[in-house]
Amino acid sequence: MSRQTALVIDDERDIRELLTITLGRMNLDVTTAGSVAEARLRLAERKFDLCFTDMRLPDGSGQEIIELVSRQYPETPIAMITAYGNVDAAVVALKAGAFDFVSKPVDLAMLRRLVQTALKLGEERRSGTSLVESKLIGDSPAMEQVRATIAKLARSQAPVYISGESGVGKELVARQIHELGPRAGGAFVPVNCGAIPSELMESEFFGHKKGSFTGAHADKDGLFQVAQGGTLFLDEVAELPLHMQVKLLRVIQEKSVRPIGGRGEIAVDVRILSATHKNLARLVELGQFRQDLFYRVNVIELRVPPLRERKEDIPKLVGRVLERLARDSGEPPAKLRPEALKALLSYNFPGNVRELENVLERAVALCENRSIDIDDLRLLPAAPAETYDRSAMAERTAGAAEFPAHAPPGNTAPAAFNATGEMAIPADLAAAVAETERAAIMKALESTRWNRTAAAKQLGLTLRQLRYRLERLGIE
Ligand SMILES: Nc1ncnc2c1ncn2[C@@H]1O[C@H](COP(=O)(O)OP(=O)(O)OP(=O)(O)O)[C@@H](O)[C@H]1O
Repeated sequence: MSRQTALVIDDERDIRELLTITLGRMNLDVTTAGSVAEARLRLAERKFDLCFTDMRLPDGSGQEIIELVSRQYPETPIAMITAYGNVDAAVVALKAGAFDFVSKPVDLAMLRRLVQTALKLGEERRSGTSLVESKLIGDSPAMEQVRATIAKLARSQAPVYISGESGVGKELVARQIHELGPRAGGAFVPVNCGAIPSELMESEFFGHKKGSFTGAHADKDGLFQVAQGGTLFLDEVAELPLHMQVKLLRVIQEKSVRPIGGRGEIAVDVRILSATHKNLARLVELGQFRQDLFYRVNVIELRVPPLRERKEDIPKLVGRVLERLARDSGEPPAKLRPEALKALLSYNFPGNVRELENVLERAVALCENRSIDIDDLRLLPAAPAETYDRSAMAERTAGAAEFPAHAPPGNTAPAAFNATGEMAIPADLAAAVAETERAAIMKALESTRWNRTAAAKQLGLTLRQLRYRLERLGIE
């Protein structure tokens, strides 16, 4: 078999030589170019399995080359060589279509892993194996669009921020991005950032050495080490406390972690995907999420549309859920009566696909002769459209809790606003805040039919945090 080939584009001779020697040791046949013009010639002469380009070249920019390769040679993965810590350049390159970046001075272990990933990626692109059938159900235009974006993003190593309401399928989308990409052989590690106690976060993410604090009885790998070679999915990323946001930013930029009590840095090769049902940009404005981290995790945003924007998908989803429930129970699948399907099609699903699953599970338990009638669905009466805007709602709750003066008018804060919607100065601030909190919690509980786990998720709280609030507010 002929050797695989790489093109290295850099105007610094030292870098060209270093990469030629290192890649040569990995059994790659290396060609070099010192300018954009020369790179164009080399690319036209033959096909490469992998490219590296510097950003600043004497006759143009590496971005031009990235765009050219992405457009004309889409089977060739291209990585950018950046100056250490130049996050802006890395972001620009990833947006332009680079699959990853290498920081100078080049870390050889990191480079080796990057090359392996890139070569695997190229093979997949040529064989088309990444076009495997998606586990995401639905063929509405909105879902097709999501699927096409997933296929594109799976090929990149860029951090992706997945936005969308609670229960729309953000985690499923993250899994697909992982499974369809070159990291599929590595682990997919989902982390609910809201569920880790703040004081344990550093050890959970970066690991610790035995004896580094009371209770550290043995060395422990952090989530980054567990996800080595794979993907770390930061679910509910908005819940990260500010001190962790700083640490995470450092890890993402430097691609290395330092376990608590550890002496050295450990290089980590992990792709970061993140999600939240909250409006992260708004939280940046409110000072609750660091702008620099937002910029870093949000290199590319993928919005998963709510179920009410893709109602065509409901019949297929219903079919799959009923099949799954039948498999679990060992009984034949239940069937929906036509009126029941009609009711589902005109329902707005504030809790999205998760709510649809819950509705069907309950209906299967309630129905007679495995035939689901409209009454078995127990759908909530239609609520005002505003109720469905979970992100706005969560954000409003967060904003109201921290900055009552900024809370917009609405029925989530009856005590703090007068009839014309103007902010009234509350005579008792604590009581007004408690009232706002109570109203938001009640709304979430009602919309989830008192499913506390689902309500906690909608409110961006852990179950424990919600229980505590219920107790404090005396809600049974
Ligand atoms: N398109 C889909 N096809 C099949 N199942 C789906 C789809 N979208 C969502 N689901 C199912 O809906 C449920 C909720 O999905 P998921 O946990 O991915 O949502 P989420 O957006 O991450 O929710 P949250 O914001 O609450 O964490 C899961 O059981 C998932 O399998």
